[in-house]
Amino acid sequence: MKILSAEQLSEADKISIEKQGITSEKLMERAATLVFNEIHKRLQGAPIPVKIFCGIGNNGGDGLVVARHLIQHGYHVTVYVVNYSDKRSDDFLSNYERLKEVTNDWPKLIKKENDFPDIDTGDFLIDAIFGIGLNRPIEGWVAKLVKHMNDSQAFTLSVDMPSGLFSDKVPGEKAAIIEADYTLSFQAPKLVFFLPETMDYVGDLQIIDIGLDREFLAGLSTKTYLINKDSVLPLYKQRKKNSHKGDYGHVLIAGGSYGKMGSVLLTATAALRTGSGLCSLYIPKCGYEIIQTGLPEAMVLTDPENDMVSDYPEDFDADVVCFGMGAGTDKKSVQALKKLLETSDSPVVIDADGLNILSANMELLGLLPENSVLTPHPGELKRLIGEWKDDFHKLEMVKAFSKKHKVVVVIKGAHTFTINREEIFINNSGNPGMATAGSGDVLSGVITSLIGQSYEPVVAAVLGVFLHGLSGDISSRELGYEGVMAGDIAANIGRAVKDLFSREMKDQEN
Ligand SMILES: NC(=O)C1=CN([C@@H]2O[C@H](COP(=O)(O)OP(=O)(O)OC[C@H]3O[C@@H](n4cnc5c(N)ncnc54)[C@H](OP(=O)(O)O)[C@@H]3O)[C@@H](O)[C@H]2O)[C@@H](O)CC1
Ligand SMILES: Nc1ncnc2c1ncn2[C@@H]1O[C@H](COP(=O)(O)OP(=O)(O)O)[C@@H](O)[C@H]1O
Ligand SMILES: [K+]
Repeated sequence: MKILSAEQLSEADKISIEKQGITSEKLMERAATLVFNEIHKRLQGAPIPVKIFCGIGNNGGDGLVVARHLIQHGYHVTVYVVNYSDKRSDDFLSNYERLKEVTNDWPKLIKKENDFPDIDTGDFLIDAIFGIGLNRPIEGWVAKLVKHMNDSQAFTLSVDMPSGLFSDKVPGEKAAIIEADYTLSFQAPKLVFFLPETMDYVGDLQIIDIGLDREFLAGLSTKTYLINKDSVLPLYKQRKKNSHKGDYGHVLIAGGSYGKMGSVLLTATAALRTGSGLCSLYIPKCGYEIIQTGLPEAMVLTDPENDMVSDYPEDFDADVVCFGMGAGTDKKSVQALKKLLETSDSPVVIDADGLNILSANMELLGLLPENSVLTPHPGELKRLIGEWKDDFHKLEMVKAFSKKHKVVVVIKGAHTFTINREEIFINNSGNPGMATAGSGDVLSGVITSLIGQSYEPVVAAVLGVFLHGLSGDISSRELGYEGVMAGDIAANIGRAVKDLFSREMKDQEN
């Protein structure tokens, strides 16, 4: 799903009005009626006080349309106009007039702090103060109103955007922003909904298709995508009946150290659960029995060292190598990674201490085979590329890094971002139950396995991150967020594949 900028959405808005031969008021009516429908579906006529805060632009106009429909359906509605300026938009004004059709209660004007209404925790608030038209931080009494609404703890639904959030930049510190419980956003998700610094303002997110012109939307170019089920379905490669284990890749997982053998065990388990034909591990001697007992399906090669990897078996013929989990950063392990990079000419996957080794030995970056996949969490990323000013700056830095070194970077987090040169793929599966030791090791195994099964590295990263999140979702449905362990995520990868691609698999059986 494309992520669009405010300019692209405003343009789509104009073009749709022209092509569909409708007025902008009609488009507002359509969009805001869909918002009303969603609210009505949830409230089911409940007699709770609904307080709608409308700005004076088109976001406020949406709020007025929602208000009209709610009043018509018998809800207890109070409309407040947040009168931050006198430049009311035309569609705001016509919907202001139309409120007269359904009520004698004229909206209450808020022009200063004294006009703020009392808000009870049990009220239902609708935030239609600012949408994509916000072009500077909210200040003065309007900022105090935002705080007043947030302090109330009342359930707050934002129309299009939580007021105070910009669609294309991070707000300054202490900016006034509505902390929404739910955001109903029009047509396309906005980048800020997924960034660590701003995602908390959005609450649960629902994108509403308001019927903007499909052809125009399809032609809009963007390099930023939200990855959901529909995006990954076409990526799947079906298994052929006439195939054998040699067709599904031989992966080599190198890493582990004394006390940290579980990490490679998790990675290898995940690789096998993702469908690798063969899985070998290259580990220090101390891990031999652990792995042979813990994962009889895997083959094991040991390093000359007992406690850490110090070397790399250059003659070993694997389709893809993953290096780093539990490896430590000893000088000897630096040599191991160096040798791996010097001898590999196909993409490798580097995680955890592999990344820390790269950060401390930047000259090794030049040895990375083209399209290798790096999977840092934010701490590892900071060591690799340095500090960033804000999340937008971080994305620019990672794009530059990806271009310079010709690699794919997977920034792990609540929404994992996969960056391939200029392109950004934002993952939308997964849950907080995955914030548990070793879940990153599982992800590396999934991505490595997919590369071994001939998926392009960037496709392996995008699909792998989605499958990993889906497996986390399956695990937490069964075990609860607190109960999920990384081993469960590894164990459920097969179920995630099945869940996603069951239709494709059925077609194959018929
Ligand atoms: N695109 C679509 O597909 C559709 C869009 N629709 C809806 O339209 C919404 C966008 O409406 P919009 O353009 O009128 O802007 P909106 O957010 O209401 O702001 C109003 C004005 O506020 C002003 N202003 C800005 N910052 C300020 C500040 N800090 N403090 C004070 N004032 C400030 C600024 O004017 P300025 O003062 O800068 O001249 C701005 O123009 C969109 O989010 C969606 O809800 C749907 O109805 C139909 C389909
Ligand atoms: N709140 C969350 N929502 C979704 N996914 C999460 C969340 N927290 C963590 N994850 C996922 O779990 C994994 C954690 O990886 P990492 O930090 O490397 O852990 P470890 O080093 O213990 O393996 C990442 O893939 C990340 O995207
Ligand atoms: K809003």
